[in-house]
Amino acid sequence: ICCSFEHCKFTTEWLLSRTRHRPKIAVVCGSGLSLLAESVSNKQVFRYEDIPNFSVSTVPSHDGHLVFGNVKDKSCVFMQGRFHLYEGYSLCKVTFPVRIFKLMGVETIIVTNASGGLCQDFKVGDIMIIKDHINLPGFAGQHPLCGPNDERFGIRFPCMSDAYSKELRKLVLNISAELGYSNFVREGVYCMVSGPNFETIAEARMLHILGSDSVGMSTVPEVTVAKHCGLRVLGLSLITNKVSLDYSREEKVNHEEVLHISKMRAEMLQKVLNTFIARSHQVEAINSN
Ligand SMILES: O=P(O)(O)O[C@H]1O[C@H](CO)[C@@H](O)[C@H]1O
Ligand SMILES: Nc1nc2[nH]cnc2c(=O)[nH]1
Repeated sequence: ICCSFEHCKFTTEWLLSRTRHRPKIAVVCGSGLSLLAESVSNKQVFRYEDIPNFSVSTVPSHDGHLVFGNVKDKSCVFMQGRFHLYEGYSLCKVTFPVRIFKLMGVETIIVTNASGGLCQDFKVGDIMIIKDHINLPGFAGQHPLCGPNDERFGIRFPCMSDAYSKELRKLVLNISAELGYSNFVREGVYCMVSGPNFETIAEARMLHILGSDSVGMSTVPEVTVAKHCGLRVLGLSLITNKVSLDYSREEKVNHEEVLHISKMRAEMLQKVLNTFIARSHQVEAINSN
């Protein structure tokens, strides 16, 4: 096993012996969203290639930095860049950092991503609060919890019907309203596909019929492992493109367009996140319930 409890413990201790930060909140920055980690104070950066047992980022705009720092007075850890199945990593490698966060004492994980909008009401640049997901690779056996279950992380058959905390979603909705962002903030179901190609029109139509509001190539394995080990989860998806459901439409999505939109909207997402983190006392109250 490449990501055993002992591997996780080793990496956790390696990091904790090199930083004084003891974060309670972890943030995974999606495509084009590295900015989310830029405004922290008391910053300490580790390159993924220097961290034992970590993988390296191979996707443009996924910087490959683990950033510790304070948002207001709250210590946080940010992944500037995540690992994807299509990069050739096993799902155990993809989700390895989540378990490190758990062992470090993190209680809440915020996963962000760029995704394509399937819901016809969504506009490019909207933020979708993820209320649920469809684990399409999981249906085909590509699941991060396949294999022997280590009870030190969690139970064999975890419940996923409440993977995305209702209370945290409500808090973000309230914050968005206060910031005047209600018009761009939605809730919806995220569907993970393995990628790396974007969807055919027939595939997009199928995902839409199945109840997906947006589609991307990440997040679900991280959330599944986070829920398995008892972390609170908030998922925020930036709609970077409209997915074509119609053969008469000419738009063709590409990664540069995805990055362009996510970089454009990263500041807005950062405001929401920073306000959310600053109110993490409310989050902690929720965690202890
Ligand atoms: O999910 P994140 O990492 O934000 O990235 C999304 O953007 C990339 C495609 O442009 C894919 O990796 C997709 O999953
Ligand atoms: N699969 C998929 N991933 C994305 N990431 C950003 N946009 C998209 C999209 O349209 N489809």
